[in-house]
Amino acid sequence: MVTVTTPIKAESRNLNFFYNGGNHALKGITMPLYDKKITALIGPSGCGKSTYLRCFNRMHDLYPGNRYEGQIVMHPDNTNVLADGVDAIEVRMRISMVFQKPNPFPKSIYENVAYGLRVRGETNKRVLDDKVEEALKGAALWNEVKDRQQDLAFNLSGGQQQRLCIARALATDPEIMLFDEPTSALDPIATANIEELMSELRNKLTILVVTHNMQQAARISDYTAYMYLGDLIEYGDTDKIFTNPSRKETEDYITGKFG
Ligand SMILES: Nc1ncnc2c1ncn2[C@@H]1O[C@H](COP(=O)(O)OP(=O)(O)OP(=O)(O)O)[C@@H](O)[C@H]1O
Repeated sequence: MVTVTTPIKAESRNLNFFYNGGNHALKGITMPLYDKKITALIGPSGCGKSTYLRCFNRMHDLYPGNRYEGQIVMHPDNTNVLADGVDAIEVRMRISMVFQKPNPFPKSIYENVAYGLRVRGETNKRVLDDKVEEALKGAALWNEVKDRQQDLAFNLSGGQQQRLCIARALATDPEIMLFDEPTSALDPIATANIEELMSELRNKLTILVVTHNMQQAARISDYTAYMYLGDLIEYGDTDKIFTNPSRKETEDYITGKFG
């Protein structure tokens, strides 16, 4: 019998994180992100889910005094994204992020999507047009906006704005996409659209998603990590975590005994 193993796209190795002033928010987290799979981070408020996610694209660099220890290694090139000398801007092109609240720039739909490409130095209109179209299609928004690309992004609905943010993140061809509670500000229909889109994106990239919604984690993810007070308590196949977790703490959380 041939066993096919899924390659690892990235992994944190003994990752610790300290907020300015010393708050030890992540405690030695070692965890893989499998290639073209969705990994969900769950756990009660304040357990470190967003902190972990934000390490991947060096968001914490934007505030002085924060400190990482350990590594986040991307494969196959073995780049430690936290290493000195690694350009955080380039990391954010490879590992892009979608936030909880849709946060389009005060620009046109077109310019929102073209933004990262322009930062990269792309000036050729033909290339920009093609890439914008491809990203809008990838975010399942093209049909709704193809005739109004010069409209202000703020004129879109909340769900459309979130798909625009996904298109903006897709435009630079990232290898990993981080989603921080991407549907918590959306209605159920927009939520279903984003979940479907995430399932489709899995065909081309690796996803790490923070969610408070355990049904959502169970619906969309392949792997689930349960965190508590900065520790990784349990990590495994989503089916196993939700039906037969190994740790009592995980079971208590997913059955709603606390949190
Ligand atoms: N900017 C900050 N400065 C100092 N401490 C912070 C900062 N942001 C978060 N923390 C602390 O780090 C810990 C982890 O917070 P984090 O936001 O990562 O948790 P979370 O699991 O994502 O929570 P939530 O589900 O509420 O978003 C908490 O103790 C929190 O108070």
